[in-house]
Order: sequence, then C-alpha cells, then structure tokens
Amino acid sequence: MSIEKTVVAINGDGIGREIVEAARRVVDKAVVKDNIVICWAEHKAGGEAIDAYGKPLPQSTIDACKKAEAVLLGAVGGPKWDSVAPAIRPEKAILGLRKELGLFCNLRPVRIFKALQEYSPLKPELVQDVDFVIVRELTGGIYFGERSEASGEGPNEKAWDKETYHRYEIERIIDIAIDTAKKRKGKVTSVDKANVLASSRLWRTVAQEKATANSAVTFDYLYVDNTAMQLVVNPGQFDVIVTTNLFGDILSDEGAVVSGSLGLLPSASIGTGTALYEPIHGSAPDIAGKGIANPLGTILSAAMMCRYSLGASKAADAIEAAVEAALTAGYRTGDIYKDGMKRVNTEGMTEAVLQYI
Ligand SMILES: NC(=O)c1ccc[n+]([C@@H]2O[C@H](COP(=O)([O-])OP(=O)(O)OC[C@H]3O[C@@H](n4cnc5c(N)ncnc54)[C@H](O)[C@@H]3O)[C@@H](O)[C@H]2O)c1
Ligand SMILES: CC(C)[C@H](C(=O)O)[C@@H](O)C(=O)O
Ligand SMILES: [Mg+2]
Repeated sequence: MSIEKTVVAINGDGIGREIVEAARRVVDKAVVKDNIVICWAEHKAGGEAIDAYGKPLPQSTIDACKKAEAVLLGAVGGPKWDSVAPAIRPEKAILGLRKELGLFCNLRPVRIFKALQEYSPLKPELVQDVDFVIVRELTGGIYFGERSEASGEGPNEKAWDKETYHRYEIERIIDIAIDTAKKRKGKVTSVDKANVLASSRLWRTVAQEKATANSAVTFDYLYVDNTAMQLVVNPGQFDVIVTTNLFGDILSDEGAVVSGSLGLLPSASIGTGTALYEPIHGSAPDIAGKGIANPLGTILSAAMMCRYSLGASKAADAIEAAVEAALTAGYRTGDIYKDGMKRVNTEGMTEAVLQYI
C-alpha cells in the first residue's frame, strides 16, 4: 500500500497556476518510485485571496499549511493589486507564511546545466563551474522591521524601514550555511555591508566567531556591493553564500540569470514549521495566461520538496535527472530559446520532463 502525504498547493497569481499544475503532474508521477501518493490540498493566498476574502493570507490557508507535510507555492502579486493598502498587498501572504511557519532559512541553489552553458548572459568559460547555494535569512532584517509609510508634506515628506538583527537570528542561519558547506565544497562566503551598517557589523562578528569554532569550513567575508560584482566576473568561486533577507533577495535574482534564466531557479524555505517550496521568480504578469512560462524552477522546487519534506529521494533524483535530460534533448521554453532548439510552451516542457521519469 502507498503512503499518503498531504501537500498544500498555493497557485497564487499570474503564471502561478500554470507552473504549479506542471509541477504537480511531475511530482505525482515521480513519487510512485517511493511508494508515495500525494493528497493535494488547494488553498488561496496573494491576489486571488484578496479577491475571494478581502485579505492576502486567510487563517484557513495558514492552518492547512501548518498541518501539511509541505507547501508548494507558485507566485503572488501583480498590477491588479498594486494600489491596495500596503498592509494587505499580495506579497504580504508570502511574508506572513514565512513568519507563521517559522521559515527562517531560504536555500536557493544556483547551478549551470551543461546544456545551458551557452544561454548565460556571461561567457561560457565563466559559468562552466557555477554551482553554489545562497542561504538567505528569511524572517528578519528590514523585511520585518518597523516601518513608516510616507507622511509629511513637500520636501519633508518621509518614509522609513528599519533593519534589525538579533544574535540568535544570525547564529542559526550561519549554522545552516556551515552544515550546507560541509556537505559541499566546504566554503562559506558571508555577505554583509559591515563598512556602513551596524546590523551588518553584528552579522560579521557572529560569522567570524562561528568560523573560529568550525575549522573544517573556510570562511570569507565580502561586502554586498563587491559580491554583486564578483557574481558576474567570477561566479565559479562561490560554494555557499550566506546573507541577510534583503541582500539574499537581490543576489539570488542575479544568481538566477547567471544560470540562464530567472525561470530556472528553485528554492526551499525551511525552519521550525512546515517547509515551503517555490521558484524564486514572481508572477510574471507580462506572460501570464499565455501558457508559455518556464515551469522548471517550480518543478525543481518540487524536487527539493520530495527530498527534504516527503522522504521521496528517488522521486527527487528522478525529477532532477529528467529536467537535465529534457534540456539536453533540446527542449526550450521562450526564455531559454535559441535557433535550432525545440521550442515548447509550459505544457510541452512538462511533457518533456514527464517522458524521462
Ligand atoms: N515568490 C513570489 O511570489 C514573488 C517573487 C518575486 C516577485 N513577485 C511578485 O511578482 C510580480 C511581478 O514581479 P516582477 O515582474 O518584478 O518579477 P517576475 O519575476 O515576476 O518577472 C521578471 C521577468 O522575468 C520573467 N519571468 C519570471 N518567471 C518566469 C518564468 N517562469 N518563465 C519565463 N519568464 C519568467 C517575466 O516574464 C518578467 O519579464 C510582483 O507583484 C512581485 O511582487 C512574487
Ligand atoms: C514577493 C517578495 C515578497 C519575495 C521576497 O522579496 O522575498 C520575492 O521577491 C522572493 O524572492 O521570494
Ligand atoms: Mg525576490
């Protein structure tokens, strides 16, 4: 008899439904290898929850996520909700879920598929060794600090956001970076802005203490501006990058295009509660509803879900190998298309992956 696992599926907005449906098909086929069957529970968050319930993150969605084995999320947000009050923006759904589920760590692996070396905006020789993980702090910093929307008038109108980090928040994320590095090439790059920000100086102090206590791992320390530059001149130097919430958000979009397209990069958000898996890109309103989005970032996020939350390691390996095989066979969505390749839409890419599982 198969083991049943409940996964909450949150489609969200824009291309969300298209890419989550693609990933669900792939997972359903792959988990058979681990004798597992998925019970998908659809719940709303983001813009579609605002439309249905007047708020981006209904309590029923939070409760369902807390009870599930994992959450798979597409993306939220879009121009339709750009003028809603800041407190109920669609993006609040993601931030709220991260906080409610205690997901203080976001793992964003960046690797270059052999078949896509020519697709990076960087020269192929610069990207051939790219294989690193961004370990992004996810429930602290400026994202969750006090803020004040614009007030006052004329040139004195002002708005502010506050960045705060506690020692415990830095310690636990650096610990994850160290554990991650131990299973990889053993190198951690801690990224901050310690030449300017007090919160970054505490970050660096804690990172240095952790480095001293963990001699099996080598540490280096970079400012975020230098890191942004190093990511395009020598991305192959990185193994594990650990950084704050805001810096990690920015650097991971940069890392994604180094690998060829934003549509390729998966992520896992982990911590004390149910883990959440989502591609790093957004709802792509410019291509939503056309059926042409690249589903691979979501499919690869689902592979991480199989490995870390569902105990389905055969499925995880099979999905990753199938993605590699589909790319090697020349299947390309528009964002990674070049002449001579097999141009497919979202469904075509999903079928291509499915045939190799
Ligand atoms: N996790 C999330 O839910 C998440 C993440 C980032 C942005 N957003 C939200 O998404 C909305 C749009 O944001 P944006 O336009 O700045 O970023 P975006 O990531 O949605 O899109 C940026 C560009 O990348 C392209 N793109 C993104 N994903 C793609 C895919 N899978 N296949 C092919 N092309 C893809 C888009 O077409 C667009 O040209 C905003 O409301 C933003 O807040 C949500
Ligand atoms: C949508 C937004 C809140 C989110 C973030 O900034 O964390 C997104 O950009 C991401 O990278 O997951
Ligand atoms: Mg982002």
